[in-house]
Amino acid sequence: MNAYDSVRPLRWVDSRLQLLDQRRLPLQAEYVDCYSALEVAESIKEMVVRGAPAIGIAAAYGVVLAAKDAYARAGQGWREAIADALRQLANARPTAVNLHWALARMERRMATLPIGDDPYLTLLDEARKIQEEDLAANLYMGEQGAALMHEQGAVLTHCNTGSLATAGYGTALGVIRSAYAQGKITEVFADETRPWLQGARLTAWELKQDGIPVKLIADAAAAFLMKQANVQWVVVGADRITANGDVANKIGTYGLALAARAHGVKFMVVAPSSTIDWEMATGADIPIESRMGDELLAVQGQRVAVEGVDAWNPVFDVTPAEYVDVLVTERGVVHRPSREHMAALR
Ligand SMILES: CSC[C@@H](O)[C@@H](O)C(=O)COP(=O)(O)O
Repeated sequence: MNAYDSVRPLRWVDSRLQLLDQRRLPLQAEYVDCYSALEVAESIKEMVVRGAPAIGIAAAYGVVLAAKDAYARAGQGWREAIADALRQLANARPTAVNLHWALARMERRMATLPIGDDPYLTLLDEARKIQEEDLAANLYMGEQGAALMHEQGAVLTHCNTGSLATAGYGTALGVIRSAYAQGKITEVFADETRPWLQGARLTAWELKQDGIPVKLIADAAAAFLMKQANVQWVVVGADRITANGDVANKIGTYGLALAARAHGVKFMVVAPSSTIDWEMATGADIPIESRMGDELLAVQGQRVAVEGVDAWNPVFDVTPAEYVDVLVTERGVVHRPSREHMAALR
């Protein structure tokens, strides 16, 4: 079995979507069943499934469930009957554009269906394609990103961009997997990624499963690490990249980019083209999700700040394109992205 076969965040089994419950990892590996689009939307909101590409894939299967239900209820009128479910999926989380990309692709497929046809098998086929193409893109980006690493050294990554966040293998973590297999990486440092701890709970778990040595650091240690250690690259994923190359990703990414530039460490963003929002000119317009303050005020359900203290909890930030040394996509690699350079990826 290949390493990237070992973890699957989503699987379609007997007319339902099963999601590996990422809220419980790494202590428990349990799948949650989704029988309806509403259950998929809730699972995205509650972060049972997370990571931009995985959210998109989940939404695509959500459309399959919605169409099945709409056809059972309304027959030929299923296109109208599905509208509410599509809205619920679209509103599940605001920042990752992959969600909207996947819904738009499913709607385009819906439009090709003759009136009156049962949409189920056609839409299931499209959702499966989205999932398969994402895995293929990751494997390819892994090779492309690894090829950019010319010197042996350590890498630092943020959040979780691995199999759990995608159809498999991962984006930034895919590059790390490929580069490690080629002997280019001496050490992987993973930010714990407060407050949800994607790094501590998910990235460390994935790398451990692959036998790739990983050292966890507090987010606050990143700049000092860059000063002290032989870190060659910071490698991260993205939730939305605008037409000028600005990058929204997990909160803390912007600070990493600033620190990397100050210390001569190169900054790589790895994302499939489904993460690029060509309609949005710059990162200033990206909707940034704010989550409940409780995520900060408590750790694993245990309150750490005194009652009455409030919190500000934006869960993404935007890194201006000028701090990105290289963007790796399945459509190609862009150095120092700008509106002009990005056009090569369209
Ligand atoms: C390949 S995943 C890329 C991004 O989605 C990832 O870095 C990230 O920020 C995920 O945020 P999350 O809030 O866990 O969904």
